[in-house]
Amino acid sequence: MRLLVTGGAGYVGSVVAAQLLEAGHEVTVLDDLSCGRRDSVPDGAAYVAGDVAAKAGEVLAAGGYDGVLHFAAKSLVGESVEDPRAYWEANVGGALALLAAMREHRVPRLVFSSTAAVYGDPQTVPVPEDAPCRPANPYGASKLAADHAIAGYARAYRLAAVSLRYFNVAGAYGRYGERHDPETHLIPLVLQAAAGQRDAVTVYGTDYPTPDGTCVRDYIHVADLARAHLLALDALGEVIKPGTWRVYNLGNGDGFSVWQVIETAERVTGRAVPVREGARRPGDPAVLVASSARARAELGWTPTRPALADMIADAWAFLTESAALTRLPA
Ligand SMILES: NC(=O)c1ccc[n+]([C@@H]2O[C@H](COP(=O)([O-])OP(=O)(O)OC[C@H]3O[C@@H](n4cnc5c(N)ncnc54)[C@H](O)[C@@H]3O)[C@@H](O)[C@H]2O)c1
Ligand SMILES: O=c1ccn([C@@H]2O[C@H](COP(=O)(O)OP(=O)(O)O[C@H]3O[C@H](CO)[C@H](O)[C@H](O)[C@H]3O)[C@@H](O)[C@H]2O)c(=O)[nH]1
Repeated sequence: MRLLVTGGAGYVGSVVAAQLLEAGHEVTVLDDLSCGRRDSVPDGAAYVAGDVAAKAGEVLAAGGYDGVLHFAAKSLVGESVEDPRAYWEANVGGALALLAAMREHRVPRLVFSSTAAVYGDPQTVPVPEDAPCRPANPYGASKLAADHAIAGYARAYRLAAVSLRYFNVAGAYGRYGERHDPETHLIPLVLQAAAGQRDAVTVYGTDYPTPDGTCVRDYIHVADLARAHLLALDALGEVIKPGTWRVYNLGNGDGFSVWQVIETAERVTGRAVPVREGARRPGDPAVLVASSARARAELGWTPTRPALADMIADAWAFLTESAALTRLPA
């Protein structure tokens, strides 16, 4: 298929773009490099620099596109509380501009990066797709708004679309991994502390109603997550008919606490992780664990690297093999 990947210079988008190329698809990446890197765009993909809202129409006007995978977004929860305008503009404005361009140029398939953040603090875990959506911050709210827009466009304009709601993405895929600046995600921060690249990692809250008092999350390997995109793409137009929008939660169904992540990282790296205990981070649910039964049943998706230690080992290999290698203290 001929595919547009927005945000393909970022963490998840670059891994998906790499897997799409390996599967024989033709890939164009559209990315403004606001938080991605040019050298994360896989060789073999065409690259267009620019903002989705401004450039998607121009790219799709070339014609012949079979689908779009839309990763480009702003995705820092705290920042979204401080500056909601940027989140509504980028995440909803970007999605609306993309949908309009897809409609105009008759692109029939869309895979959208949604998020567990649309559920807010869930009443039941594991969280199924029909759980109530009560986002606790503008990031989750903007993603949910985009989901609704996609649903309406699919129904009215015969688009086949899926929203994949990722839980906590981790690990790396060969030369593609997490290189955010600033970094806010737990596993890369823990590994940077293990590597001596930061003095310590702060545990955000030790008084949650969980077995060890720290937040519990469902970590999913980025390579497994990426494969779900390829399976969803195959299903679009066939199993998921034009005029249909379908949601899939993606996680492993197992929860790990912040302390468990730190202990596993110490075991995997053989290094101590300096830790500071801090206050709760506003907006963090105590427990977020996915039910991915629907993705397994309907897409035939099975995670191949569900073990937390494997995800951390792959992220550690990525960190130590990247440019930081030369500066890694013994
Ligand atoms: N990483 C996670 O744990 C996680 C969890 C749930 C959902 N998601 C969603 O998955 C998607 C990818 O996440 P990620 O972690 O790879 O993020 P990322 O920041 O690494 O990648 C996003 C990419 O999009 C680009 N971009 C942002 N705004 C753009 C715009 N307006 N026009 C063009 N390019 C733009 C950035 O430069 C970057 O390369 C996002 O939509 C995010 O909301 C991520
Ligand atoms: O320095 C840190 C960073 C994180 N944490 C804790 O570690 C857990 C994981 O935090 P991350 O920032 O790695 O991930 P989130 O759970 O906040 O966010 C992820 O899950 C969200 C769903 O709520 C969204 O999908 C979001 O895009 C995605 O990154 C949380 O309990 C957080 O409080 C710490 O203790 N210290």
